[in-house]
Amino acid sequence: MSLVERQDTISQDSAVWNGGMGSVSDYVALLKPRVMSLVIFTAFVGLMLAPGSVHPVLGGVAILCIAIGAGASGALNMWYDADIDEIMSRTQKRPIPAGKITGEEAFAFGMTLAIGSVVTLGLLVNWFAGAFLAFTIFFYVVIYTMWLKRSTPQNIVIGGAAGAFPPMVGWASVTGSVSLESFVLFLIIFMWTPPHFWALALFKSGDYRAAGVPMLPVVAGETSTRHHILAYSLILAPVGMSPYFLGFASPVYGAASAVLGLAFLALAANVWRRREGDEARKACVNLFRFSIFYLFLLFALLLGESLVAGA
Ligand code: HEM
Ligand SMILES: CC(C)=CCC/C(C)=C/CC/C(C)=C/COP(=O)(O)OP(=O)(O)O
Repeated sequence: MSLVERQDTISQDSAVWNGGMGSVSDYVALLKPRVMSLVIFTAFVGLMLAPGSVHPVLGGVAILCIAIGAGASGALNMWYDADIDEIMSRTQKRPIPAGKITGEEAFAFGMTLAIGSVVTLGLLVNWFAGAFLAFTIFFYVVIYTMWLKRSTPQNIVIGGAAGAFPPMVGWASVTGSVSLESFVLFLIIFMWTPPHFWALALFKSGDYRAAGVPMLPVVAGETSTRHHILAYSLILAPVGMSPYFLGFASPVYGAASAVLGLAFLALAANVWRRREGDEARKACVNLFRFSIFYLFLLFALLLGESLVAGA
């Protein structure tokens, strides 16, 4: 059975016993709100750090459009991935495999929000930012979800760029352009994504194996994945400090990002050391949780400094 036929079957089965539209909370779940909250925060920081100013109402509109665009890409990801989400324990309860929303409904919802957010950002803010948002959605849905995710263990390294673009979109909403500073924000998230994800994938590799998704631990093995996590963390620590090295963050940021980078590295080294049983699992969970805290704090520090400088 082809992928499309398989997704249609899942949708039709679901629609039969569900008997209609999902609830509001099912549609909200399609937006991947928890993951996207940090994405939206990084976009907000990009917008706040950009030179010049934008009317607060337009700034709000830009963030709303980026948030809706991010949610739309989550819904389209769930539409396309319904067949593998049904197999993996972490994703089985999502609205489509749980039979709350059909694949067709999710697709229509995602496309409507994607087009609406891009056109609104283009018309009300600027078309460079609108096109950048469209490209980011395209990158996550088509390049990552439809192509790389099922074809290469480097899927999240290349595909991770999609999650790193939002601060550049926020920045572009103010300036209508890109710059070295906005690229540095991109680079931080780009280097952060592999250890963020592989820490989780290490102890969820059974799920990915069952679903036939070639994530690194499944294809290259756990030892190689641990090496990759350590290598990316070693690069991430100085990249996280680069706003200070490049002169657009203060020594306070420099010191704080150094401490955070070292802590990240220590947790990655712990994942590398502890390879068996519950200790290994705990080391992965600790790194995964800290990765989220790390990115939030780094961007919060940059935001704090820009607010203090602007006061
Ligand atoms: C290709 C890139 C990425 C992959 C493959 C990935 C994968 C994952 C996975 C599988 C989870 C597990 C939990 C869940 O399903 O909610 C997760 C959680 C999370 N991710 Fe990522 N992620 C990526 C990029 C990002 C980016 C760019 C951000 C934010 C800037 C982010 C923020 C988060 C947050 C906040 C959580 C915790 C959600 C919760 O508490 O439920 N992720 N990520
Ligand atoms: C503005 C805009 C369009 C932002 C998009 C940001 C973006 C690409 C975030 C990626 C976050 C994420 C949950 C990836 C996991 O995909 P997955 O399919 O491997 O994870 P899953 O198995 O949990 O579905």
